[in-house]
Amino acid sequence: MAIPPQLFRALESLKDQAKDALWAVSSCLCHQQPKLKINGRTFQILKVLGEGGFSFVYLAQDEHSGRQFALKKIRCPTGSEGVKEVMREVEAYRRFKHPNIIRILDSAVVQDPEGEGKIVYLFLPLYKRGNLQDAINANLVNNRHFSEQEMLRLFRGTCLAVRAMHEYRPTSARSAIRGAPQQRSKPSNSNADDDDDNDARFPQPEGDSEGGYSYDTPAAPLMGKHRALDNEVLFDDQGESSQQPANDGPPLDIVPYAHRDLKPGNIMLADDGSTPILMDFGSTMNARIPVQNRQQALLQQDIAAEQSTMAYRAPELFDVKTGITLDEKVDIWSLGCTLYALAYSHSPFENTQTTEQGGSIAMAVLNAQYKHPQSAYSQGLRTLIDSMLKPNPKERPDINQVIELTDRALQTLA
Ligand SMILES: Nc1ncnc2c1ncn2[C@@H]1O[C@H](COP(=O)(O)OP(=O)(O)OP(=O)(O)O)[C@@H](O)[C@H]1O
Repeated sequence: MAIPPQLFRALESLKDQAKDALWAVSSCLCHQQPKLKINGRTFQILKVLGEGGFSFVYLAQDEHSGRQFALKKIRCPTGSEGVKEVMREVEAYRRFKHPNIIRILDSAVVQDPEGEGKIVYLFLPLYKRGNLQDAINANLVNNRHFSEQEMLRLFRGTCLAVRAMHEYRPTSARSAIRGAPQQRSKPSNSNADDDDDNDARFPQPEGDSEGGYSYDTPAAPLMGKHRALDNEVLFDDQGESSQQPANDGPPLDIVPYAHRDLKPGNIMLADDGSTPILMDFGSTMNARIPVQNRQQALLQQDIAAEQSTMAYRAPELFDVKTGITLDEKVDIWSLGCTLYALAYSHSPFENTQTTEQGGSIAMAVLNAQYKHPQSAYSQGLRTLIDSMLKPNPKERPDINQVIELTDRALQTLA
């Protein structure tokens, strides 16, 4: 009997997680710091920072420079689409350049020494303060909560990151190299701009050299291709950028992307304690997906079930209808759930009466069944949350409108 690919992937992932956990535990028991060597450079693995569905994230230190990173290790079993999928994630990390979006420092693909598959390593800047879910958990433990202003500022920064994705403009040089399909769409409110947004239309975030390290791994052809596509900079021995990125050419029409897994756990907190940084681009895709028949609808449903966290997933992804076009409004729903979670410590569709009585999260989502607990938060905040949690995507505001509403809510607090 053939094993369905999803089940196969889940089993392989469980096996890999067990291997990684054993590696980490045995290293701790032996009081040894495990080391990782990639093309002549050695990294000490200091501790596990987190664990995702298909990956482990470690705190790693370059022995040579002492520099610390978050190192995401993703195992890709042989015969799976894994490496291609992960490289799509890497491309997404590189595509969006924005002060509220994590940048990837480098990536490497190596042969798995313990198996026949490959391992992809992503080198990411280290965020010592963790993510917004960690902040929510800490609030719960310490019996405190975000002030409304603090929460709305974090939310606004997250929205700016989402806008950079929803209004992503490839540049002519980049898309000519990539041969990227041009999905034409009109910018919604393309003149709406702030001086603090630095969005994808003018992608030059401060100090962004995509600086880091260069590794020639056994998978050099894959990386080489990736680097050429991205006009990647070259790095000198100190790990500093030795060359400016080439000019990408003038921006083209907007190609909207959707993150598809927005939630507090995917928003890191920068060291200043107030700048949100959007991460985890594993589920990012072109936002506009026409669904023409039942087969396509089921495929979209499966993709969403695998990649988008249930309690933050838009209703149209639970029961995908034919004859519709999925779009970036799925992210607006998740933003509504995220803001609710910042206010009340959980998604609106966890801990509801329905789920507590054994009903499914799916039912609660499909019926948009949630309540605002008693709180000192303003009516403006409640209205903002409610505007995003409309079951009909067309009734939800777009990202520019969400930013406007957030600004208005912030002004009333000033
Ligand atoms: N740059 C970073 N700095 C510090 N910690 C990080 C960083 N990146 C990830 N982590 C930690 O590792 C955890 C898992 O990371 P990530 O969400 O990227 O993995 P994933 O496999 O994509 O997860 P998921 O299954 O939720 O999609 C995060 O929740 C966070 O705690």
